[in-house]
Amino acid sequence: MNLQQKLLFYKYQGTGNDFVLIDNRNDFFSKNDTRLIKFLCDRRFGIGADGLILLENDKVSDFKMIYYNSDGNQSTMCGNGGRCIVAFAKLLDIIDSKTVFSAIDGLHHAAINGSVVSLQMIDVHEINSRRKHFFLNTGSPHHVQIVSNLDTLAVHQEGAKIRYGIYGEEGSNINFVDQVDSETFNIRTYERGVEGETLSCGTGVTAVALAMHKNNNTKSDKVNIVTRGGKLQVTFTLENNSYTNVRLIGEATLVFKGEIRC
Ligand SMILES: N[C@@H](CCC[C@H](N)C(=O)O)C(=O)O
Repeated sequence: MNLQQKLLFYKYQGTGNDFVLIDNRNDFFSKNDTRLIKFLCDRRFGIGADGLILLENDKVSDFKMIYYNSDGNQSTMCGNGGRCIVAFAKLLDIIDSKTVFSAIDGLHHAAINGSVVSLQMIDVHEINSRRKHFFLNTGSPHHVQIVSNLDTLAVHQEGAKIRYGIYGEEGSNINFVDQVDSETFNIRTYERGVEGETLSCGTGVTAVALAMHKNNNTKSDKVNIVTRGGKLQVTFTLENNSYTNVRLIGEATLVFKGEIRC
């Protein structure tokens, strides 16, 4: 892209996890321009977002999702971003109420009804239980830790300590969880690549629901998760020690669209 070109963007949010979405079906966007992506996500000098998502043509599905964290680097799957891109594809008339699209972790089936998007996540075959935490991959890597002081916890500080202390260069997202009732949990998440707390993280919400089920904190296959930015539900089937048919369900909405000079 040339300098000082106008770029059309759409800003979406899913439970307060916010994204810049760009229709890149004609392949104009400079995908390796880390500086540009970081600038667009900057809350003071740019549009402001936790991440940036490109919607592209795909040979085997309705469209392709390419996800970048706000640090400008391409990353692994984003669950809230996945729900937002389904709403975006509907706005662009690429899909109607059902879709299958490609992302870095494979094909995702999804359905949209009004502003509610139900997104199928990858199957989870392994949840590692450690003395004080769980680790699993729900499309992105997640550390899940039960705490009793969720409201007052210094999530940024504690999350960074664990992210760099345990997981080194590659890192992980860090979720802190507190049980509310037999099927409801409050969570707060430190996101890798944003390097701070976000209001919600969809792959993190999914990880918490599955880890809490695996640990017998809940017996329900419909788990409610309350994030700082709103409520999500995770449903799943447990077969042969694997979690399949995992769905992340909640609202995804357009906040505004605009043009930015960059
Ligand atoms: N916000 C996301 C997770 C995005 C990826 C994550 N920051 C990482 O790099 O692992 C979500 O909703 O899942």
